[in-house]
Amino acid sequence: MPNKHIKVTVLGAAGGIGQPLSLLLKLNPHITELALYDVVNVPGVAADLHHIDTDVKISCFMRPENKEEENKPLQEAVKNSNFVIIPAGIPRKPGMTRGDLFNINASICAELATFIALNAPEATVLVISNPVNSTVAVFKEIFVKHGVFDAKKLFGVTALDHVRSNTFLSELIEGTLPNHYDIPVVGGHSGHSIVPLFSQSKGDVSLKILNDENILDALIHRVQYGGDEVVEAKQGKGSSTLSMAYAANKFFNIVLNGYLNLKITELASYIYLDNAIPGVTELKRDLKPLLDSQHLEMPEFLATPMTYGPDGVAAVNYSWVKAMNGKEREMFYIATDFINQNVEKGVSFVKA
Ligand SMILES: NC(=O)C1=CN([C@@H]2O[C@H](COP(=O)(O)OP(=O)(O)OC[C@H]3O[C@@H](n4cnc5c(N)ncnc54)[C@H](O)[C@@H]3O)[C@@H](O)[C@H]2O)C=CC1
Ligand SMILES: O=C([O-])CC(=O)C(=O)O
Repeated sequence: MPNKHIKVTVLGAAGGIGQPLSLLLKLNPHITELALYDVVNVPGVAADLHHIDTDVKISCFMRPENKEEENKPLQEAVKNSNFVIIPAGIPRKPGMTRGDLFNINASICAELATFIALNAPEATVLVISNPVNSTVAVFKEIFVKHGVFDAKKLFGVTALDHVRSNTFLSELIEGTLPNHYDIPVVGGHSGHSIVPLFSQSKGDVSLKILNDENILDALIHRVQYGGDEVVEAKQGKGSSTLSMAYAANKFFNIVLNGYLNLKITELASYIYLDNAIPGVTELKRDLKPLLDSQHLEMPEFLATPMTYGPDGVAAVNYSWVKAMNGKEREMFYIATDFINQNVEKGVSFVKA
């Protein structure tokens, strides 16, 4: 077992995702310190987790009433963090889109990004707060402003789309379980920007599904709008929290295993397509003729499968671009248009 000191900070730790995610992190043998920050209710969550007899040390930080002291807890929470995971912000209610969360959540993200830039500029940052397609752009712009942006270390967490794809597909194919599949999902994280590549599964997907347009369309729609299924079932009491905590923990463990040089696993996440990242130039090279044919701009950010290492992203996998079938390419064009608009919203928010 590596004995590196690993500090993980959760911002929004008292929320619907923050609590179960913090529980999963408290069980992680590689973590030394788990810092929990929220603007409300976090002492109770921290006291509760503290009683669990695992070696992870819990520390707790809450924004005080006193304006003069307001910044200190957040500074302390993020200081010296190796990883900061952010499920802070409001969730959807029935009838809302993720875009409707933008104004409130972009302000929260901009504030948190500023504190990270000033107090933990080297940290690897995992953004859960919606709308991910835009909030990650907010983080990037704030980091650039502070001169600390490293594209290899900023991730929008889109793992829930992959988790849902595996689950929903297995339900359609008798005798298979979700862990038989490893569906790559590219694009972004909302509605039509989510592009599950069922034709590129690591576990064989029955041709019966891939060739039956009605079944395949229904499956794709279920993945793209899986979030709505939970929002409606919760009847105004929030969105996915438990499955999201699971997905964030799955993604975090893959990033952590890369960071600790323990194991290389591929999983998609939403990143800024910086040419300095291995595989990005090739990804853009292969995307360009496709996008040009549709008069679409190259997206600045994209969820794409990649591997992770000690410095964050190790390499982007671009083989999926040429392997997309006609239907997947059509979906990708629609996704690109959405993503470009969503990114623009995040960038203009910070610039304004
Ligand atoms: N990336 C993804 O796949 C998913 C993203 N989400 C998003 O995650 C976010 C959180 O969702 P839930 O946990 O269900 O919401 P929630 O409302 O239960 O929890 C959010 C927490 O953030 C805290 N918070 C608010 N302002 C803050 C600030 N300035 N600093 C620190 N903490 C702050 C709140 O006090 C609350 O405890 C939402 O934006 C939701 O849409 C949800 C599911 C999936
Ligand atoms: O649907 C929502 O608002 C929350 C979310 O991102 C998801 O469950 O995929």
